[in-house]
Amino acid sequence: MSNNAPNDGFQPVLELKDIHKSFDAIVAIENFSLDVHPGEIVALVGDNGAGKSTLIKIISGVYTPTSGSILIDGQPVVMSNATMARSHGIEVVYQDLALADQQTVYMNMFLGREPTKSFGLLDRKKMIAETEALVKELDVRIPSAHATIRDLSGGQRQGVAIARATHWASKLVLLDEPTAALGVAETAKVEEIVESLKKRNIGILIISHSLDQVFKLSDRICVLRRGKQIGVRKTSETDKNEIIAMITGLH
Ligand SMILES: Nc1ncnc2c1ncn2[C@@H]1O[C@H](COP(=O)(O)OP(=O)(O)OP(=O)(O)O)[C@@H](O)[C@H]1O
Repeated sequence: MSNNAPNDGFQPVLELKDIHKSFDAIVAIENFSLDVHPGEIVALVGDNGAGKSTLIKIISGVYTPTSGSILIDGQPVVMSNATMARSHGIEVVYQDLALADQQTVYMNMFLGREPTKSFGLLDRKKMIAETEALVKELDVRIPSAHATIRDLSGGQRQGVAIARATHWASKLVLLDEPTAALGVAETAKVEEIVESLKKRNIGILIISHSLDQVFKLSDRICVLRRGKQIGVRKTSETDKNEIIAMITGLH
């Protein structure tokens, strides 16, 4: 089946080949293949239970596929936990964000990966400078790198979570429903931030239930139905009717 992949001469950052995942008797993913290229946003769409979260968990090392291969920059990798996926440059932004509410923005940017100076002291200057630079680059509008997470709006928190993933991801950012809990204006702001990630030349895989968002942000759309890849379309060459027909199987 055509992957509709961009013919840009660049190697994909991520290649999934014939991925299969079963949970005992339940087959969650069957013969799934997909490439994601640097600087590309690929949307993963499908009905409830189609297998989207399972795929994200496979790519982020939470689940090991039953069979099939994962390649990063053309090299086969085995990732049996999230730390291994991170070491391959893959970061995930989950719906629950996993931010420490009582901590500052800059501490959250480095949670568990804090730079240290001599005597094991935290290098706060470096953390603050890097946080400020990235927040400015992505135009995440927060009062300051010293702000406490619990004082920020939902959209600002999501911005911080995306900035953190971007800071650490050298290859791929996975976004699982990044605007599900946000209002209209906050959604628009987060969408701007996601679009700005393309400039960093990393791959982006986004799960979204909003077809408006999928059509606004993505370069390609991959449709999953009951664990199977139904097709991949270039966003500029398809429309909502076709994608809905692919999601539901009703033509
Ligand atoms: N840990 C698990 N154990 C058993 N079955 C599972 C497990 N995780 C997922 N499944 C099954 O795999 C299939 C795919 O589920 P998955 O959560 O990946 O779908 P989804 O597309 O993300 O759905 P939603 O949009 O509702 O989040 C479903 O049939 C689900 O019940």
